[in-house]
Parts: sequence; structure tokens; C-alpha cells
Amino acid sequence: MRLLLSLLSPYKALVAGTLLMLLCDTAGMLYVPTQLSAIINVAVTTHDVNALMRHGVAMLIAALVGSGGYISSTYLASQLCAKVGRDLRMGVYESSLAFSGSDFNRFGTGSMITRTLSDVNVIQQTLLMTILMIVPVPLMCAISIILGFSTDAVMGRVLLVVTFASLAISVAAVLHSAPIFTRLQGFIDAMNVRLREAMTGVRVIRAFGKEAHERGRLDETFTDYATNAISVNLIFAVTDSMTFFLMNAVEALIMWLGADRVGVHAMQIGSISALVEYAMLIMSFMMMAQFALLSVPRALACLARASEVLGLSPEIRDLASCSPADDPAVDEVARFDQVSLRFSDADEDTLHDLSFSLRRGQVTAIIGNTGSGKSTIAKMLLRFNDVTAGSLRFGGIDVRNLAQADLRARIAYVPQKAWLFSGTIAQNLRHGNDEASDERLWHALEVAQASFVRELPEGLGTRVAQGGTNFSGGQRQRLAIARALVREADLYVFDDSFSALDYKTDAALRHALSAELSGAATLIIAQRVSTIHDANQIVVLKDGSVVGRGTHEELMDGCPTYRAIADSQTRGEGDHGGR
Ligand SMILES: Nc1ncnc2c1ncn2[C@@H]1O[C@H](COP(=O)(O)OP(=O)(O)OP(=O)(O)O)[C@@H](O)[C@H]1O
Repeated sequence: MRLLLSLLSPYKALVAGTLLMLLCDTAGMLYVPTQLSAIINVAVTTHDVNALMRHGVAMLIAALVGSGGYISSTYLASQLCAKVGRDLRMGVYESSLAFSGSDFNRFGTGSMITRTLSDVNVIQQTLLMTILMIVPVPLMCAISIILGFSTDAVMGRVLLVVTFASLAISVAAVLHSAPIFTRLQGFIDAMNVRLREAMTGVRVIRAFGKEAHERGRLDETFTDYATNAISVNLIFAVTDSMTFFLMNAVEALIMWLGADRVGVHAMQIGSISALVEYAMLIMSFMMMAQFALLSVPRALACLARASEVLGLSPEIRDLASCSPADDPAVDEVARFDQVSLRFSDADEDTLHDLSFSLRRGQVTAIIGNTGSGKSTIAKMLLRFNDVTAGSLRFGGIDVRNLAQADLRARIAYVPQKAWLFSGTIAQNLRHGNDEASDERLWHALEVAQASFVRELPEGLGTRVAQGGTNFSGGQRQRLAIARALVREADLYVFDDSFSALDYKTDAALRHALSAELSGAATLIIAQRVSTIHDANQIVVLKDGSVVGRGTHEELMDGCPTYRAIADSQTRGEGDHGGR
């Protein structure tokens, strides 16, 4: 509720306007039957045309005020809820941007999508229904009962009983269906996860002939959702029938009792129509409120889920806002000093006691067995994960004292999985630098050996599908490299970025890079010895520890792990006919 109040607080004027219009709507709606009963009473008793006209005009004004109030309150409430929904959606999305990998894993991608889209929609819709269907109910019931008592005490008591009976039906329905609604939101999460998995892994599913198995898994999830949704609908159907039965029974009761009360001159005949109308309004409003109330527990569950995301303190935070030293004369761009790292969800360290520097004008390479922690080193440089022990300095300052945005602005990163965004090639390349001219983009493409773009009919304007799936693995890698080169950085990190390239392109690319990046530090993470052969410094990792450091020749002499990797690759190439 605190979250909801904080979301509403910027829109106090809109809230006040909506409530005022709701008041006009309710007052207008109740004044119409009051005037109608007066018209009938006047017509039956006095035939006073002036009085009839007066009541007719009053009825018209009440109808106009009520309709105006209804239209305005609906419009203002829709605006209010759309704004609250937008703010919440942005809040959840922006919080997720600050998450580390482990933070994100806590919720999972499927759940994060549900929380950002479906959950917020449920909150937005329920807020709208609450304002329009629940807020006016107490006022509507109170005024109807007062009007009932002012007409006749017996009829006033009838309206009181009608109110409590409708309330009892609503409370019973809400209590029965609320837990099911909360469960339904969890099922949406599960459907989202399974569907995403099935769609992204569709080729694997087909290749292994697992369509039936996958269909079975999806069917199970959909059936769970459907079974629960049917239970809720059953409760709705029963409550609706009970309320409709009550409406008809109450109408008959008021007619019957009313005739009696008119007979004993306790009230006038026209008042019967007003009382029937009050009772119908009470019950139809209760029915609408009950419909809206059913969504409240689900919306509260969604609010709690949004609060979890908003309230999570990210593992990686900006504690201080020093800027990295901006001195190109300083040789050492980054320095690992006895660095160890343990992921928050792991039982032991992934990296142990690493010490080495990345220097301007030098190429440092990291090689090692799979899972040895090579990519984790790159992620630490970008502060996707922070050190657990030791220190990692960038521009002479511990990265934990640097603002993440400042640090990342100084690094150009090519991730292991060359992810491209939907849009055009130019838009993708400008992720590296918004201001880059077309000449700079072409130059970066040339260095990245991505001259195939020149042969595309639309050149830089060529469309890129989501994830870059309309390009081959090697083309994607070269576009991702060009994107990094568009940025002017102190450190260029290539995480296994040459693996999809043939040996000739790999060699040409490294040659072009050495001229292009001579003023910056370069870190190349690779599996192939041929890719890092010429590096100024090669760091050999084994199970998270540095087991060798030096040039290719030095390591071939003094590092058995490196020699074993090199030998296995030379043998492998020999077996396959050499390079
Ligand atoms: N978020 C995480 N939580 C827990 N463990 C993780 C996480 N990310 C990576 N790891 C583990 O850390 C280890 C090192 O992973 P990393 O991706 O750095 O290896 P790598 O040397 O780059 O491997 P590859 O050559 O296969 O890409 C692996 O055992 C991996 O399972």
C-alpha cells in the first residue's frame, strides 16, 4: 500500500478531481429516482403542472450532473491509472537495469517480464476498477439508506438488510477466489518461462524431435492455468446468479411491502419506484464492486512482486563517484591485485588471487580451459561483478569507488555472445558512440574486417533482426567488434570474439587492430593459441588461478599448461590438414 500511495502522490490534483467527479456522478444518479418519485406523487395527488415542471427540470439537471460526473470521472481515472502504470513499469524496468547477473537470476527472465508487463497491467486495471467501482459504493449505500429511512423507517430497514446481504455475498466470493487469483499470477510466470524456452530453443526441440515432449510440458502449464481460471469463473457464476436472484426478490419485496405501507398512508405511491431504484443501485454497485474486489488480492500480490524488484538493493552499487584518472601518459590502465571472486550464489571462489596489469599500447591475452573464469575477468572490469578479495584498479582508482557509467564509458566491450539489437546496422554501431559520423562507422567496419556491409544494397541502413539472427555467426562477431571500435576507449575487451572467424580473417583483424588500438590497452580472451600468439603478455588461467604469465615463447618454455594447450591445438590442426 505504501508503494501505491507513493505512486499516487505526484497526482494529487488528478486524484482530487476524480473523487469530485465521482461524487457528482453518485449524487446525480440518486437524485434522478428521488425526483421521479416526486413527479409521480405530485401527478397522483395534486396535478400541479408547475411542480411537475420544477421536478422535471431538477431531474434533467441531476441527469446531466450525473452523466457529466460519470464521463469526467472515467476520463480522469483512466489518465491517473495510465500514469501510475507508466511510472511503475519504468520504475521496475530501471531497477532491473541496475541488477547484477546474480540479482537478475533471483527473479529469472520470465518473471521479470511478467512483473514489468502483466503485473503492472493488473495493478493499473485494478486501480481503475477500484476508483470507479469500489470507491463510490459506501457513499451510494449510505445515501440510499438515508433516503430510504427519510421516506419510511420500515423501507429504510429493508435497504439496510439488502446492503448487508449483498455485502455478505461479495465478501464470501472474494474470500473464495482471492487465493486462486494470486495463484493465477504465478501460473502466468510459469507459462512465460516455458513459452520463452520453447520459442528460443525451437531449433533444438525440432533437431532432437522433442516436439511432443515440449507440447506436453506446455500443455501441463496451460492446463494448470485453465483449471484455476475455471474455478474462479465458477465462483463468479454462482455469485452473479445469487445477486440477480436477490435483485428480483428485493424488487418483489419492496412492491409488496410498499403497497402495504402506502395502504396505511406511511408513504406515497411514487416513493415505491424510488425505493426500488435505490435497492437496484445498491445491489448493482455491490455487484460491480465485488467484480473489482476480486482483482484486488491479485493486484496486491502484483504490487508485492513489484516492491520486491524496486526494493532489492543491487549487489553492485555506486558508492562513490570518483572518475577514472584521465591521463593518457599513465601506462597502467587496469591492475588486478591479488583479486579473488566468489559469485553470491556459489560455495567457493571462481577466481583466486589474480595479479596482473593491462597496459596502454599493449595486448594482454587470457587463455585457459573452459570454465576457468576468463569471461568473469572481463565482467569484473565492467563491474558486472565486484571482487570479493584484493583490489581491481582502473585508471589508478579501485573500481568499487567509480561510478559504473563512468567506468563503462572508458571501456569498449565485445561480449562472448555477439548480441545485436533490432534496427539497422548504423543504429547498432552507434551504441558505441551516439555521435559517430558515417565515416567513423565505415572505418570501424573496415578495421573489423566487416567489408561485407559495403556489398549490402542498403549498406549501413541494412535491417538487423532481433539478436542479429539475419547475419551469420562470423558476421555478427565482426559487427559487434565494429560497434566496440566506434567507441573511443582506454581499454578494449574482446571476449572470445574471434572464435567464429576463419584463420585468415582472424589474422587480418588482429593486424588491423594492433594499428588501430595502439594508444589503448587491449584484452583478448581466446581459446586459440594462434589468436594470442603475438600478445605482449599472455595470462594462463587454470580453474580460476593464474598458472603462467609471459609471452608465447616464455610460456612454451616455462608453462606446462600453456604448452599442453598449444600442443593439443597444433596436433588438432595437423589431424585436420593444418591451417
Ligand atoms: N552468475 C554466476 N553465478 C555462479 N557461477 C557463475 C556465474 N557466472 C559464471 N559462473 C561460473 O564461473 C565459472 C567461470 O565462468 P566463465 O564464464 O568466466 O568461464 P570461461 O573461462 O569464460 O568459460 P568459457 O571458455 O567456456 O567461456 C564457471 O564455472 C561458471 O559456471
